[in-house]
Amino acid sequence: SREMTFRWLATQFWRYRMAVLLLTLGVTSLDSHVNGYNMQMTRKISPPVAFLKTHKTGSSTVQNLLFRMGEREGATFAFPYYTYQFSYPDKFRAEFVDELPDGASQFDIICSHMRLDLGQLKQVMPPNTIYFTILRDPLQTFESIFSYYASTIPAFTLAKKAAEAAENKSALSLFLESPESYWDPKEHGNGLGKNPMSFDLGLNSQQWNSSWPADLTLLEETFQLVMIAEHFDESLVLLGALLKLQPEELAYVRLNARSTQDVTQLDDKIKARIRSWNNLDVVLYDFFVQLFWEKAEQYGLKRLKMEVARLRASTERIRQGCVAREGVPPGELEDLVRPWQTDTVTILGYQVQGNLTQQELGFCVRLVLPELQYHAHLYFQQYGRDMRATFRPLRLLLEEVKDVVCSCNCQ
Ligand SMILES: Nc1ncnc2c1ncn2[C@@H]1O[C@H](COP(=O)(O)OS(=O)(=O)O)[C@@H](OP(=O)(O)O)[C@H]1O
Repeated sequence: SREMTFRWLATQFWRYRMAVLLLTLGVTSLDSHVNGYNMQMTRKISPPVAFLKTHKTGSSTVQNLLFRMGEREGATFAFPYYTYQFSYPDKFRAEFVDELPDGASQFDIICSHMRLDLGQLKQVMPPNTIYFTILRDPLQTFESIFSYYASTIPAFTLAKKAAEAAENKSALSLFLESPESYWDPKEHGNGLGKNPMSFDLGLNSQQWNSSWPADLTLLEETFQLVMIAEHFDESLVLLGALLKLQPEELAYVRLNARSTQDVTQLDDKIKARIRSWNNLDVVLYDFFVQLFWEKAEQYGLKRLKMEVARLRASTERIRQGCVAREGVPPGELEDLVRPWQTDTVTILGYQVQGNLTQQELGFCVRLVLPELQYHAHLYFQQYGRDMRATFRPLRLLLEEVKDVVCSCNCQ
């Protein structure tokens, strides 16, 4: 929670920067021209969407696209009551969602980190909601999670400490030699330490049990699309068809990427160990990859190839118009566009072009805007106040209630 508080404090700063740069520019509707490309957007009401934001799978890139879509369309976001995620790693509950803002009749988009509970999520979102998520090869997902959360996930922290004492052994290889000796299943913060994607999907991620097949079937029936990070552009085309988005509305830059120096090359032994430790994620991933290609075939493989080419061409044009430099280390980035860092990895960002009109700048900044900054901005836009910091201790809440009651009745 200390990390969360820091993150939140940081977002307060972003909010003010956003307010100066974006809100006063009046670019909340993105009628922009990016380097001659006509981005005239007509307001359309998309069906409501629930995007399950899994960890370290490319999900921030997808979320950014939804943030832009929602902002363009004036959608109402279901935001967490506290901070930018739904009391993670607790299982999602409807009460974690902030109130419906004045004048709104339903939530249109939910896309912040949560551990899924479908029944609870369905209480929040309208019945015609489109559910989708993204999965990534469990090898890359786990390697990314391990390095990003080496100081946050207790099991990984233990391995990191052990590695500091052992010579010539990386924390990752030490952990994988005997994961059970570092990983305590009862430790609340260890959820992402084993089968992280299954954990995010609300499945039993500790071991296979008899409810797994039925749980998988329910996910298959509920999720209209499970994107695959290794086929990101193909996934986007299918998403575009589902949400009726034009290729230029699907333009993106790869967000939240680590510096290549922080990416561990995996040899065959380590790969086998990651697969065995994350065997449920392997099952999950293989299942949905197969389903993905079935959906792709239904869409038409030739048509898919054509649409991917169209998407890449328009995305390239937009990137060239917006991005001056990619893969920029945090020290060289403005606060506004600097991604959140952890003490174990360097996350790279983007510098936008300097010669843009104000309209273009509004569009391009949003394209490269990291999760926390965009979240804080949209929250402020929706509620006219800042995101709440963190859970308030019950004692403080009770004192507040007492104050309110007393100011009415206590004279
Ligand atoms: N478009 C696309 N295709 C494939 N992979 C992508 C894409 N966008 C982001 N990434 C990679 O996803 C990792 C970040 O994932 P998330 O944004 O889900 O992380 S987070 O949980 O929200 O912190 C991070 O992986 P690592 O660099 O291996 O850490 C990103 O590089």
